[in-house]
Amino acid sequence: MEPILELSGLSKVYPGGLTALDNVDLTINKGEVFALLGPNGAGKTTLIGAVCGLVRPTSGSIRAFGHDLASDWRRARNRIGLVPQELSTDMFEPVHRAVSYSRGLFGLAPDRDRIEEILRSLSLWDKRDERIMALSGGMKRRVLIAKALAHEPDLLFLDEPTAGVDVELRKGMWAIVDTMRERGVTIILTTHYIEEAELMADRVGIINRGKLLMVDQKDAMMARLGRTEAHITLARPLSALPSEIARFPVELEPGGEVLCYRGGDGTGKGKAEVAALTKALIAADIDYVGIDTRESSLEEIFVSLLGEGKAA
Ligand SMILES: Nc1ncnc2c1ncn2[C@@H]1O[C@H](COP(=O)(O)OP(=O)(O)OP(=O)(O)O)[C@@H](O)[C@H]1O
Repeated sequence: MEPILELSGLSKVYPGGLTALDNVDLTINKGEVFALLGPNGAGKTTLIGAVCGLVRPTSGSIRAFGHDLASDWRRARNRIGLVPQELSTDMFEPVHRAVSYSRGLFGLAPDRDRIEEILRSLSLWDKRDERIMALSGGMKRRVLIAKALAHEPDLLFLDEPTAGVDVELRKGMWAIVDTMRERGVTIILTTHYIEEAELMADRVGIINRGKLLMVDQKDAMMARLGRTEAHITLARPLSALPSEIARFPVELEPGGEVLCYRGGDGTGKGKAEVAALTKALIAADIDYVGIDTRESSLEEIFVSLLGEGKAA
């Protein structure tokens, strides 16, 4: 694996004393899609801003493509793209010109074919002569992506790419991210939609109050921290938990008709234990009519991590 971005001991204290990044260490490898998850104010945008030269870190170092950003910012800058949360300029410009201009900003020669390819891939070609202000919110967002792609970055930051967009457009965004991934672009995205991280990311980092609480392969994180939950509907209600199944992590739901199992560690132990539980029920002559088993989602893991006080 080739590291493309290395943050080491990165901290940012804003004037006024708020610590937005607290000693963050993070390495991003070439070609991966990394999702940074965190609640409002966690420090996601500050982290992106530090790498993109918009926020001056208080301490720590950032290396991108092997260059130290503090001393060699220009060498790395051309290879980094940013899709910010909101469009701030260019509202009166036609789409085509705004995107071409973004390319020029990075000192690249004009390339009509390349701009056409980008606009077509984002379904903006038909809108190329329209002023940005006349586009729908979703189209404006695509213009932001087109602008960030115009200088052909190797590392792309997407800050909340799908916040407030409808389901259809969100799916479109995911397809765009997939295409960029196939082209070998390394992508770091921030999102509130954990479903999005679950779907898109290879690795996930969870940040809260400026601290990176955990970084792991998405699947490994879900396996390590996941839980199994099984609801067993009994043929006849029970008034209390029978001793034969007392060794299992089960509870009887009010009404006595449903046994709820919560356990496992995401490594398959939960499913095996549910199987053992059903055998124990049969052996104890307790009949059941249905079992509904599910594994916890990244969202549940996220919420429980934030709730564990590690966040403090
Ligand atoms: N320029 C600034 N001056 C002072 N405080 C700031 C500044 N920018 C951000 N902050 C504070 O730093 C903290 C982190 O903000 P940041 O925007 O990085 O969070 P975030 O995770 O991106 O949040 P969101 O999901 O809401 O965009 C917040 O408490 C915010 O109020």
